[in-house]
Amino acid sequence: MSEILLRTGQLGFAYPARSTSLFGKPVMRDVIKSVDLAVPRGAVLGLVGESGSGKTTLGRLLVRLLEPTSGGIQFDGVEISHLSEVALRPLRARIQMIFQDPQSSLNPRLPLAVTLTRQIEVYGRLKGRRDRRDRAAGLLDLVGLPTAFVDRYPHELSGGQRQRAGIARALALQPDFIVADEIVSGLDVSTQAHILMLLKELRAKLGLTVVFISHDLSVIRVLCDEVAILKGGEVVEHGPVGRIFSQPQHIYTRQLLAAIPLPDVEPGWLDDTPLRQHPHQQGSAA
Ligand SMILES: Nc1ncnc2c1ncn2[C@@H]1O[C@H](COP(=O)(O)OP(=O)(O)OP(=O)(O)O)[C@@H](O)[C@H]1O
Repeated sequence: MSEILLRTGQLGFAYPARSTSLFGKPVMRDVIKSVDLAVPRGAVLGLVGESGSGKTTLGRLLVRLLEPTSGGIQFDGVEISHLSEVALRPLRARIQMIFQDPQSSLNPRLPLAVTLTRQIEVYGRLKGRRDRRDRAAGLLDLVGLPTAFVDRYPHELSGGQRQRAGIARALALQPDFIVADEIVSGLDVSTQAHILMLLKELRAKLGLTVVFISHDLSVIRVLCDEVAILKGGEVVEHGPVGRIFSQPQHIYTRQLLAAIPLPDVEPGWLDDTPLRQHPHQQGSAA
């Protein structure tokens, strides 16, 4: 078993820009440029950079929602860069992405029982109605939501509860690798803290490996083991979070750190904080 769960080698992504060259060939615009990343098994790697630096594009490449235009991605020793959807299928259960807007992954017309178990059904692992409700209740419990929420619709949840449901949906197939893209960005500070605590708890409980995308260095600092700094589609610095914050090497990292006021908290402060509210506190989980 490799210590590195996911590795990229000179990973690149370019898309055809609108203008064409003299000879009619589309001009390609690079969004991700020769990225070498290694994500250790069980680690939380923060991916940070300003708007437009390519964070979401890189995240979508890592879970193979996008196909790279150059370089490679190895997941658990398997080269996945150009696998077809059919060949990717067994791995899809292990690799999941959670989005900033949980609305995009929660169908407004379906109760949570159905949405949370949809993927289990697609993979032929659901054994009828009773199993659906039991599995959905188990997933809700896992993310600190009341099990009675199986009958609720997304609009009946608060923003924080919706994000918890989005996380539950991503966990349905028991993945071991998650890319979380700005998942606390739209939430108030206290709800953000609750979701970060939940993620930290789930990571320990389920042995997850996480790539956590954020533009917010203070969030990265409390959650992540390692951080990679992205600028213009390139990783300019990557290392343990403590080292990057105390001894940033790249001028851009220093600028980012100087520009963002950090709260008065230390790395690891979440470790000493009660992790979540009791699931049966009806409707109260943030
Ligand atoms: N297929 C595409 N067609 C056109 N432009 C694209 C495409 N893919 C990415 N881009 C552009 O690539 C750049 C990087 O986008 P991306 O969303 O990955 O950045 P980001 O760092 O996640 O930004 P933000 O923090 O604002 O979400 C942007 O300028 C975006 O408009």
